[in-house]
Amino acid sequence: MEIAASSSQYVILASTSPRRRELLASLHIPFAVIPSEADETTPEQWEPEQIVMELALRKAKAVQATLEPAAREAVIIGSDTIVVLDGQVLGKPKNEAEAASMLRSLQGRSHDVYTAVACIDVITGRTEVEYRRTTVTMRTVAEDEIAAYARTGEGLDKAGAYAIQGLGSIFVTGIEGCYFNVVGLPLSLLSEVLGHFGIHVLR
Ligand SMILES: Cc1cn([C@H]2C[C@H](O)[C@@H](COP(=O)(O)OP(=O)(O)OP(=O)(O)O)O2)c(=O)[nH]c1=O
Repeated sequence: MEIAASSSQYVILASTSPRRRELLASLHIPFAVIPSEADETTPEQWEPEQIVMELALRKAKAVQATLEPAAREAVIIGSDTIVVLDGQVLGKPKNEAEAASMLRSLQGRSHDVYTAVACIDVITGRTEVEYRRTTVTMRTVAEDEIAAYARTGEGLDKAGAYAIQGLGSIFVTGIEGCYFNVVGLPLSLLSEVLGHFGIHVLR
């Protein structure tokens, strides 16, 4: 497709997530991926939006710190996703049993998914962090389905132990908000923020 970003700026995705890579690729902006190693612990009392914004920023900053001082003009994107149920943050499950327990708590009701995107302009130091919240509703899921889904391993590297874009879709009866926010990169928000950095997807 003949769509390219008009800016000459170089975009770096600070992520290990194959989903984020695929989602960003769908914008047809040339970009590189540099996996980010950032400490993901935050104080207990933090609000969900504070957590995702801080972690998205940490991921972008961690990659910024690895770049040569003379790195060419680049905008670094960091992102973080969490699932929140009754004020409790569900990250990625450590194992199959924890995945099953998360699913058990999510089924038959609604929860919120928060994703933040952070952008840093390496040359100017300009930084912007925004987040979106999406409400996801799941149908009642029977115990044998929970066990079978947990066994697939699909949810193991996903916040909340499910993938809306995969087999986990069969549990989801509705969403309110951005779908891509749930998968890990809210594309409408990202394109808006990138625009503030002079990177325009369609212009
Ligand atoms: C709820 C949900 C989450 N997820 C994923 C998105 C994120 O990749 C992951 C949440 O973990 P994150 O810690 O946000 O990201 P990550 O460790 O996968 O990647 P990064 O290197 O960028 O830190 O859960 C889905 O893919 N589908 C879903 O339905």
